[in-house]
Amino acid sequence: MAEKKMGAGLRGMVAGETALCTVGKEGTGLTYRGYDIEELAEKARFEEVAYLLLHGKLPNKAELDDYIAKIKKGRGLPQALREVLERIPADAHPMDVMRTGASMLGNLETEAEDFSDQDDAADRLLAVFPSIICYWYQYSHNGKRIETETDDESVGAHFLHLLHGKAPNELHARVMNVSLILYAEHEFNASTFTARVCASTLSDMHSCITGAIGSLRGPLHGGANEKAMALIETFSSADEATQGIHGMLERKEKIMGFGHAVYTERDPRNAIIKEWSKKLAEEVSDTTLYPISEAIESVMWNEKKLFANADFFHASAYNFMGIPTKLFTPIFVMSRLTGWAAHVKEQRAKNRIIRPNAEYVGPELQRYVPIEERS
Ligand SMILES: CC(=O)SCCNC(=O)CCNC(=O)[C@H](O)C(C)(C)COP(=O)(O)OP(=O)(O)OC[C@H]1O[C@@H](n2cnc3c(N)ncnc32)[C@H](O)[C@@H]1OP(=O)(O)O
Ligand SMILES: O=C([O-])CC(=O)C(=O)O
Repeated sequence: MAEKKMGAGLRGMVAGETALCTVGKEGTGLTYRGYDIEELAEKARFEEVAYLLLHGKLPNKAELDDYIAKIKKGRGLPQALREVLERIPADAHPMDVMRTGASMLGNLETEAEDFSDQDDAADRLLAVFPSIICYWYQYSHNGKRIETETDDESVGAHFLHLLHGKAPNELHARVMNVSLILYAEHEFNASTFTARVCASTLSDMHSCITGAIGSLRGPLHGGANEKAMALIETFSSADEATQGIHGMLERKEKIMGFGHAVYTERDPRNAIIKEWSKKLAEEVSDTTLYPISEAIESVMWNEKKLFANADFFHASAYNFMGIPTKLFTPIFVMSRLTGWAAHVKEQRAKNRIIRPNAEYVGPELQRYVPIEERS
């Protein structure tokens, strides 16, 4: 087992309690409220998982039907939000669009100060994120003002429908469902911790989510799926990728989509999304992206014992479904919103402001020198 460097980055330290998720425990190591990720990805709908995270138990049939109906109802965009989205340029980063969308919604539909509507705030964000990103994308890239209310039963199908202008086939809807389940929750990762720190000041849901989006945007976290795609696309064959990755490792460059802050041997989400990426590769008769991805994976394991994390095979999977690379991380937001909001609720339920200490490494006490006397 690879050794983890403890200390810096709070690695290995327990920073609070959660009943939402385990990462790196026995078995596959990833459970949501005690349910194994492999079983959820195989059998559940993302909306059930969202309900499980946010409400503490799997819904029965009537509860799930009501929940889906509520999500379907929440897909519309207020006019003021449309206007804001229309003013964001086409070359903006879509994660910035998500951040602005969440924040603007907080101005228009501000959460009550006593948090009595926190579930409604979370469900509304879950319903509206695909609409926010697709409305902006279609307007800024294709000059189209799209209608964001569809009748699709799932968040994933709704997103693909708005993006491509038609309902997805069964395979694509299924892969989106699995993908959203895999990305939904992951304990005290950087973006979730951001949300919890914000929640601990008794701030509102939209502020917590807006901050979390900012943390997820970075390439060391959610942004890695886009960077992994950019890397895969620089190669035209598996042999070229093998050589190229050897060269990058020699130059001590970081390979995005590999490694993890907690897992030491494997990320259980990788095998699942990899299998779906393979099915999609077969559907589009791919002979490059998938073999290149596999070649990179084997060099990384053979040379560095570094494994692909959740992000790596998401890159090819999304690409095969015709999703533009820059929209990859916003999909992560559509899913992780459920984990973030569940953590916000959990933090609020047993709150103490999160405020650690720092070890001071600066100068000793100094005398203030008037500006005229400074060299
Ligand atoms: C859904 C997610 O957010 S999953 C994470 C997505 N992020 C990425 O894929 C970005 C690439 N990966 C990384 O940067 C890191 O592996 C992180 C940020 C995920 C974890 O960081 P850490 O916990 O600090 O990594 P860790 O302590 O295991 O690193 C050990 C060594 O492996 C190296 N290493 C880790 N990941 C990689 C990588 N992807 N490529 C090359 N080398 C790597 C580190 O540089 C470090 O080497 P050093 O000791 O010589 O400095
Ligand atoms: O747990 C982490 O540090 C990053 C991660 O995999 C996630 O947030 O899904």
